[in-house]
Amino acid sequence: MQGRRSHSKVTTDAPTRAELMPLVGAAARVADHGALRPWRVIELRGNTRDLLGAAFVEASGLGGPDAAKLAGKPLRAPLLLAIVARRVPSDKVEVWEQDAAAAGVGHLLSLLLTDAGWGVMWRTGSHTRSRPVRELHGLRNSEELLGWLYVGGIPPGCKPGVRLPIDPNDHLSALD
Ligand SMILES: Cc1cc2nc3c(=O)[nH]c(=O)nc-3n(C[C@H](O)[C@H](O)[C@H](O)COP(=O)(O)O)c2cc1C
Repeated sequence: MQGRRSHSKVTTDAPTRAELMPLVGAAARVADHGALRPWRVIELRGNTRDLLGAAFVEASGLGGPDAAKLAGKPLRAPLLLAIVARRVPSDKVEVWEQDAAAAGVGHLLSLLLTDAGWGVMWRTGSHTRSRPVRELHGLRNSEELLGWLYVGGIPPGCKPGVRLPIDPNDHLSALD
């Protein structure tokens, strides 16, 4: 875990759907109150990434070079995995608990992809929950996007990530 890093630049290689299947299955082992499976994952490859860029532009209202730049954002990786919080009606498990499980799936999937040798970066942006982006993903009223895992090959010669260590004392306290 100490060596984990996100990869903002990746190559055009990407895991196949068959390669993704066991990773999605393993990510489902996340702690999940009531086993509601309150999440789903959507693959975006090829020109569906252009459609996402167009949805960003529509949401932004931008034109000209700024719009072209925004439209190109989803093209930074060959595969985007949309992480969707899929809220299930429940008297016992509140929405925030379900969203915590869905976010856990995003993190686990990111770690599993990293472990399998892929470059991954979880990205969102100000248009993540906009109407055009919702519609493109076919979200139901009960669903919300948590962003996308941008996935691709790790470029040759890529250096290990160097991250400042935290002081665990700042993050771990005890009630006494
Ligand atoms: C829900 C979520 C959304 C994120 N959205 C973005 C984003 O849009 N842009 C960005 O630069 N980093 C975003 N990040 C952070 C990166 O994924 C990454 O963690 C960060 O760049 C630090 O790099 P590291 O993971 O190698 O420490 C997001 C992380 C999470 C969990």
